[in-house]
Formats: sequence, C-alpha cells, structure tokens
Amino acid sequence: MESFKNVILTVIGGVGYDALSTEEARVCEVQTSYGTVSVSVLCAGENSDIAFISRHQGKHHVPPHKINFLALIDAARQISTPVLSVNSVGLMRNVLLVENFEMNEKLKQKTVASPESFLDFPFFIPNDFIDLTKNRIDTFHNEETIHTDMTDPYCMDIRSLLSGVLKDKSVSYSEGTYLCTEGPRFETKAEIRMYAHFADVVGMTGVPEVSLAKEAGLCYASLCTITNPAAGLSQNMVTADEVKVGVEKNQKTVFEIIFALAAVLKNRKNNGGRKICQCQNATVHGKL
Ligand SMILES: CSC[C@H]1O[C@H](OP(=O)(O)O)[C@H](O)[C@@H]1O
Ligand code: HPA
Repeated sequence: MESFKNVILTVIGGVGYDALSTEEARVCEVQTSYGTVSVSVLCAGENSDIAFISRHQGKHHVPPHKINFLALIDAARQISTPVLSVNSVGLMRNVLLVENFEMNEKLKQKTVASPESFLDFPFFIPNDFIDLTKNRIDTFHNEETIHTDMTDPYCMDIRSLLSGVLKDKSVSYSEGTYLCTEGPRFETKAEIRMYAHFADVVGMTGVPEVSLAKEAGLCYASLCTITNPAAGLSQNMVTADEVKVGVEKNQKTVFEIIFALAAVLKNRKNNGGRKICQCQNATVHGKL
C-alpha cells in the first residue's frame, strides 16, 4: 500500500499512547473485512516511518472486552511490518530481572523483595501467555480448519532486537508469562493468588491480539509497562488512574525504545540482515 511503503515498524498502543497520534502524523483509514481502523503514520527518519494503531481507537476509548482485535490485526497485516505492542500490566509475582543495570553483577539475577519495589523496574517483555478471556473472537479461521502453532507466541526475532535496544539504553527489564483476563473489572485477591502460580503479569488486552498476529503470520512482540501490584498484593485498591500515572511516568522511555527499535529494523533492512523466527510458518502445518 502506497501510504505505508516506508513503514518499518507498526506499533499497537494501549492506554496513554494516543499521544503518538500527534499533529505531525499522517492519519490513514485502513479498510478491513472486520471494520475500519485509523492508523497514524509518523516519520522516524529518512524513508523510515512508524505506523501507530491505537488499540482503544482514540477518544471514545473502546473497553478491553469490546476491542475489535480482528480489525486491528488485519490492518497490521496490510501494513505488513513487524509489530510492537505496548501494554500496561499489573504485577503478580516477583519476576526475575533479566537485566538490571542498577545492581552490581552479583545481584543481577536477584528477585526483588516486594511487588511495590518492582515498580522501580517497570519494563516487562512477555515470552508466553495464558488466555483467560471468555468472550472474544479469537481466530481468523472460522470457515476452514487451521490450527496455528503457538509454541513461541511472541516473535523471537523482535524480542531479541527489543531486548538489545533495552540493553543498549541500560533499561532494566524482566521476561515471563502474561495472563489475560476478560475485564473490564480488575481481578479479585483470590484470582490473583491463583493466577500468580502460573504467570507473572496480568492485563486485559494482550490476547487475542498476540495469537491473531501469529495466525496472520506477523512478527509480533510486546513491551509491557508494569503500573501496579495486582489486587491484594498491596494495601491499595487497583485503579485506572494508577495505571494511567504508571504509563505516563514511563512513556518517554517507551517512545525512545520504539524509535530505537525502528532504527535497528531499518539498519538491518539496509544491510540485508536476516530474521531468526518462524512466524510466517505458524499455520503451514496446521491445515487439516
Ligand atoms: C486503564 S486500566 C486497565 C487497562 O489497561 C491495560 O490496557 P492496555 O493494554 O491498553 O495498556 C489493561 O490491559 C486494561 O485494558
Ligand atoms: N489487572 C488487569 N489489567 C491491568 C492491571 C491489573 O492489575 N494493571 C494494568 N492493566
């Protein structure tokens, strides 16, 4: 598509990321079989644009359980670049820091003492997910039987480039499992006690975005901002305001990471570098 010919990276942004649709952006309407999606295209350098899709589609703010994920991912498929999803999450357990540039070498792999202290290390890259949503359309394949491989739901290649960017910027981060609830309510204490046995962070919007991206053969990874300890892990209630504040606190760093990732992708494209993933083949052996 002409409007997207210089796009190097597509970003799907959640709460707090409408800011990427600034005045400098060119807004395009993408028609999909599932509805129209508004996409903002930003210049990130010479012949290097970033396409931004607002997950909640602007001011009206579509709630998590009503998001039209099929349309969003179909629009991304038409743009046809790697996708970085930006999500906010609650922390359920003390995940292992993969890289912590603020501690010395010996303490690098230490777990952090309390969920609240972990908010000082707010970046999380999911490498797997658990789907506890209840009421979402979660496949493009309703007419024919196609079973998509989900062994590595998040693209290994983009995850590896993304961690490289965080390391270059000395931004500490952790990795682990994302659990997706239906929302829009937050979780109960008992739910979090149960979920924390199986996953590290909880959100309402990561699934089926990731699995549809895999069905579409897209290279898709997510960068999560941990905004709050999950329900019952602190003395406080969980509030949408707290999530917004947490996102805003880390927004500048996330923007820097997005632009740096676009630059890395651009460099690799110019130098003929190769991907290391199988995302395009996820459905190849799944057809009955
Ligand atoms: C605003 S409170 C919870 C809300 O925030 C996260 O959304 P997003 O992925 O758009 O950052 C979470 O999943 C919930 O939808
Ligand atoms: N639960 C679900 N979704 C969230 C949370 C949470 O605690 N924080 C940010 N998104």
